[in-house]
Amino acid sequence: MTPLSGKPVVTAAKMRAAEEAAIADGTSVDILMARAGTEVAQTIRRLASGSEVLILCGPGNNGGDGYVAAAALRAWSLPVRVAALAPPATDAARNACAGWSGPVETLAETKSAPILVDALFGTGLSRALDPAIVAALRRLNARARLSIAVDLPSGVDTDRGVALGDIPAADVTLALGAPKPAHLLYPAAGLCGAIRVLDIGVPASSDVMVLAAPDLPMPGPDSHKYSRGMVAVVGGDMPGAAELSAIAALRAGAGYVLLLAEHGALQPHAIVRKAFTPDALTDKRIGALIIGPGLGRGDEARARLDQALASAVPLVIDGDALHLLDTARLDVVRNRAVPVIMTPHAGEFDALFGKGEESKIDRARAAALRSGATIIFKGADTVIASPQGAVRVAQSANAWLSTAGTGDVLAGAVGAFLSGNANIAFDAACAGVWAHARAARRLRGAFIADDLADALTAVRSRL
Ligand SMILES: NC(=O)C1=CN([C@@H]2O[C@H](COP(=O)(O)OP(=O)(O)OC[C@H]3O[C@@H](n4cnc5c(N)ncnc54)[C@H](O)[C@@H]3O)[C@@H](O)[C@H]2O)[C@H](O)CC1
Ligand SMILES: [K+]
Repeated sequence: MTPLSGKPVVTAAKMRAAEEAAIADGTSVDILMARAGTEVAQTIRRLASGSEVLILCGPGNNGGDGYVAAAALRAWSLPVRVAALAPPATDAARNACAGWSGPVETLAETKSAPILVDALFGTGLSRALDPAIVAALRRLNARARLSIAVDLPSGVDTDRGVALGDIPAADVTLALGAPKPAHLLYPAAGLCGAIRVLDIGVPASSDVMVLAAPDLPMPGPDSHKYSRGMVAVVGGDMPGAAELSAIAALRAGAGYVLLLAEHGALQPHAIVRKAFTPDALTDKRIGALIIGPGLGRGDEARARLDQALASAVPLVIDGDALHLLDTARLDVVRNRAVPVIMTPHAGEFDALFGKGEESKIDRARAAALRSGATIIFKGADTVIASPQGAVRVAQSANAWLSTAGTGDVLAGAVGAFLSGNANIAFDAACAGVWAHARAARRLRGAFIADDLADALTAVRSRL
């Protein structure tokens, strides 16, 4: 279980709106800043265990939090120094600075300390950092034993999750009130280190949330193989990929898996194998059909995709099938009466929906709206978006997932959950991503996709 899971993901504008609502309710900015700074100081105290702390304060309210934290640490008789980039420029930051009774050094001249606290910029960053600031940050960061960012590492774009400059990575980032997109989306997420969310008493809500553990039904005495969910996998040119999806669907708990392929392995025996015929797709017991892994991109693949699209079965469209989705087929997807889940990685996503400068969250949401399908936009920061506008962002699972076949396994897991409950394709997509990530975490390093599929058994038994 991760501390971020289930929390709302809040943009800079949403966070400001939440802050303004709190202010309208009678809590002043100064009170909010006092809470934020005190929470930050308490965390620093625990992490620093008596070592000297250097707090870098910027001109805005992020810097204000830094002054409050410095004053609190000093009041607790802990060694702390402050270096400022510029004088405080907001009323709240000025008040906070007035509460700091020690000297204020300059960023350019300050000496390093074992604990570095970056309170230069938070959600108010509006442009790339000056190279001199980046150089100073890098120098102090390199000499610190531990570097802690207040709200965000200075220089990351809150909403898009990109770094505006070659800024150093923090070891710990203290997200104030709620995680922001930059805490989850790469490359910014890779600059945050470990993330802790500090409660500052500002309730924030969002239709974007950090992916949390699904609540899945367990088989009961009435369960049988079809009630558990029947998954069909359409095979094609590369039998191994469809096999992996089929095994993953079984391991994720589907009751019956039918592999519609002409060639392939004989094991596991639990998979039912038949040659593909369009007739096979009319079996009303099929709860989900997976098409794409190893399908190929030729005429036969196209024909199979068109038959799948024309069927009345909920679909998981992955791999090669995503490459075959042209405008006309996307129209068919949009007009289907039964759900479609698509699982593009970045290259496939760009080819389907175009490149864009917006955040991965916004792009996934727009693609789901446009296509009428649930989108699993894969990566270290997988984003799941429903056509109704709900979004979940998965935390990075395990970089060893970057190996052949892991996408086929994801498609299989998603298919299993979709076959169990096709009414809520979004939930099935979320459960599949969660289970896949858990399996990867269990395996730690240098695993292969077959191991990942097998590991779903242990993961599913705990969900
Ligand atoms: N949201 C809340 O409930 C609370 C947030 N707190 C903290 O406040 C910051 C956000 O504060 P804000 O003043 O809006 O922005 P910043 O401090 O991040 O920076 C704004 C400041 O910096 C200037 N600026 C922006 N970009 C650059 C740049 N590249 N180079 C130089 N200067 C730049 C800009 O003009 C402003 O002057 C949030 O992250 C929290 O830490 C509250 O303290 C508590 C409640
Ligand atoms: K910061």
